[in-house]
Amino acid sequence: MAYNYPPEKLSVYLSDDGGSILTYYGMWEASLFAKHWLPFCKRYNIEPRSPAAYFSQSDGHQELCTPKEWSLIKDMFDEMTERIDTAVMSGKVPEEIKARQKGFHEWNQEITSKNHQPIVQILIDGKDQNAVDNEGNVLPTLVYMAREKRPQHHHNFKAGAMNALIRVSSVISNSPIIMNVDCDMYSNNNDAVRDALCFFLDEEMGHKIGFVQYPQNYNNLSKNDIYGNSLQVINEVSSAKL
Ligand SMILES: O=c1ccn([C@@H]2O[C@H](COP(=O)(O)OP(=O)(O)O[C@H]3O[C@H](CO)[C@@H](O)[C@H](O)[C@H]3O)[C@@H](O)[C@H]2O)c(=O)[nH]1
Ligand SMILES: [Mn+2]
Repeated sequence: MAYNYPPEKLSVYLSDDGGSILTYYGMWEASLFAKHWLPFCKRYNIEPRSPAAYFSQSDGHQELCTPKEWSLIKDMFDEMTERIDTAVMSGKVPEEIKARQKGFHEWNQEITSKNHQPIVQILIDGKDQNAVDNEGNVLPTLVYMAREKRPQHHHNFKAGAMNALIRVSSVISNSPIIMNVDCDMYSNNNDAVRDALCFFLDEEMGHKIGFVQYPQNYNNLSKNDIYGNSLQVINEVSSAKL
């Protein structure tokens, strides 16, 4: 949501194939935190833009802003993390969340995460005039989705999820370009969307390009990197600085 990109042109969809109210709750918390985090990122050009990544590697306000302002946002993030962790540990989300989210209400012995109607919830509607951050700036649209699952129909893994996302997003935002981030991937560079668009909008080659793939970078490489996962040739030679 904090990409360096016009927020009115950005819509974020989270596809929850696990169909978990805990995931929904975490996202709801994030939608509130975004109202403070996004203006903070933009004002001080914070990088990386994921608050978890930023706070884990930053050891102070680094003269970006007043210590008071820095602590305020850090405390807000820590308190949110704690509320989410508590919910995960106990398996219980606050009552108001349950009341808001009718989809999960109906779940019983027959209606489960493997057999249920679709749940689509627009957490932030970019078209709503009141959907602004705490400085009054427009926010990107934010949507939670647990696609329909039926035992008699195969869900087709990632492709099935992408298919359902294309259909749902065509009704809500209908944007011409889709970016996919797997559930075990991060995209923390605030220019990633803008940079990818340079390929699609290239005056000479743009019309021939349908797909742009970023190289993957891995955490926790082994010391000798026997499988070459650091992808040195890609990262340091052919796509250096990408
Ligand atoms: O039922 C599913 C299964 C997967 N996914 C999504 O698809 C991604 C990739 O699926 P996974 O089974 O984790 O495959 P990986 O081996 O982790 O991923 C590599 O291999 C996949 C199969 O070739 C590619 O689709 C991926 O982009 C590539 O990173 C996941 O992170 C999820 O975001 C779903 O939404 N629903
Ligand atoms: Mn994966």
